[in-house]
Amino acid sequence: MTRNTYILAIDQGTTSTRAILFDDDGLPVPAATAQIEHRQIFPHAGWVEHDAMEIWTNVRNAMAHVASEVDLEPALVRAIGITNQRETVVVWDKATGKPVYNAIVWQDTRTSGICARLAEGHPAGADRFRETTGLPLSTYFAGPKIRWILDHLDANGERGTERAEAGELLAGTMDTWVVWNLTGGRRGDDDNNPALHVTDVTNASRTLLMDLHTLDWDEEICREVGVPLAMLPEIVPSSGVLGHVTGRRMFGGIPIAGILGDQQAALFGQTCFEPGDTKNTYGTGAFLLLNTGTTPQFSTNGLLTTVAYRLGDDAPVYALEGSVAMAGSLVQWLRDNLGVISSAAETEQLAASLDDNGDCYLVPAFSGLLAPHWRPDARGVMVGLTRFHTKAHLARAALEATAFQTREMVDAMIADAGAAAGADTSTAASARPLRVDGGMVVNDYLMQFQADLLGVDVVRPEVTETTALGAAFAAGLAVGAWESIDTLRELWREDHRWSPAMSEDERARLMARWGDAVERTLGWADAEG
Ligand SMILES: Nc1ncnc2c1ncn2[C@@H]1O[C@H](COP(=O)(O)OP(=O)(O)O)[C@@H](O)[C@H]1O
Ligand SMILES: O=P(O)(O)OC[C@H](O)CO
Repeated sequence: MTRNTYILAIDQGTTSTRAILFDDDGLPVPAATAQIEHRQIFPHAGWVEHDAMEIWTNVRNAMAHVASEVDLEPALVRAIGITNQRETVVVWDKATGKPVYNAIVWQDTRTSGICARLAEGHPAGADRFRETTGLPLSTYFAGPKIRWILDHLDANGERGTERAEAGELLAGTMDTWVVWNLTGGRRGDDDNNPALHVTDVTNASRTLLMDLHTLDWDEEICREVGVPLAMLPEIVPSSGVLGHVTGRRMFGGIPIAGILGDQQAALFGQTCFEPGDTKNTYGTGAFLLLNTGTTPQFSTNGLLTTVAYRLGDDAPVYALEGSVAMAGSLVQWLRDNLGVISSAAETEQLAASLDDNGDCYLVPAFSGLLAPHWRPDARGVMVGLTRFHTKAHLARAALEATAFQTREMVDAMIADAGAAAGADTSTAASARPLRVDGGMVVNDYLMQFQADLLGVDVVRPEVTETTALGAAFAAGLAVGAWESIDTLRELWREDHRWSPAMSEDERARLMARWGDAVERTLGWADAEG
């Protein structure tokens, strides 16, 4: 790479928006980082919304902060890469650029009725879309959320469906929203200089609307879900110049050259380029992704099939994914809702102060269970409590819950690999080291317990902002800042490794107890969640 050039990554996450400048060694430039939180809006139990205008303001402010912190010629920034919380959708008016409703967040379960109706009367039930989209029918995904917004507008006499069909309303995940605004936004109705309405293939693969094989919207499914094609963005590769930032100041004219959903970006940032390479991200939720190569593999054990990345016109690379809704958010809940800890970091010392878990398990099925169970009717439980237990047991159970859920997903991957004769994933998921990232990987207790429970090494890289790094890598590759994925592989460096030190018997005993605890969550809420 030419020395002293940079790639800017924008990471639009569930709780905050980050802008990070990376240098040609793939290292974050000190001080050239900004992180701005946005409001979490909870209008009803189970509903989670974001203000898309607030998020766009935060994107601009985060970029401005980076620009003001470093004394560099804007021309030295060769490209911008975007990564984002996936499945969260926004619908906006093309003429005014104003959202017609708050963004509905991936954790939101309000579409349970829509999903139940779509499953009704079909023998494959909630699994009927899996063959085409790789996904089970779940409130998690974007398509039904778009339909909900249109229904809401229709019910208010605001002609949602009609305006969507006429192309007056646009829909998109947060990548689409950010790119549309970076490329002109409200001037989207100017035919000479239209704003870009695009999404990358990894984000599109989370909508329940995209055919995994053709990498295009599936017209029949869109019709069934009730999402007019006219409001959907064009699907583009994850790496490739798709447009330029408009305006003369602050990154104006810089190419936008990469987009990846945040979990796929983390896989890319961890340089998991070979079939069998696996990473787990421990943030608000936990997301385990296994690179399965250029042929999509379909899970019979509760995992999702998703696009991992597509570089230009190359064949797409697919992944199997296990998604868990509550990981770090459970630690936040201990801190913010129960007040038993004052900081997330406190959990480490509390957990390590105990000889064992006191046979206590906390299953955070707060809005049902995602992978591998897909049970919207589950609700959280803590089992095994006696007068002996203290908040240390609570903290330990909260941390261990993330490791147990991860082990369930790894087991599902091993079972899938066993089912797919000849697939190279069995040894991969079971024996290769697990690359980890996300806010929880600073917790030594959790990482050691994870290695113990999996029986494999758990490895943390030097750059733990792997999500942003993945977006920077995708953008940098497109503009020739890095030559190939082999160059990227050389930039990945190990920081810390935890090796298993638990007996197989103890591992099996703990997993059996966890399985019993999970059973106790099922069926608590009604079937529609
Ligand atoms: N020392 C720690 N121990 C356990 N959990 C932690 C620790 N530090 C942060 N966390 C958790 O990590 C999460 C933040 O991780 P991050 O990757 O920034 O999340 P996201 O990108 O999903 O917003 C929070 O939910 C927080 O509770
Ligand atoms: O923004 P994060 O890191 O919480 O990730 C959210 C996921 O993309 C949801 O699928």
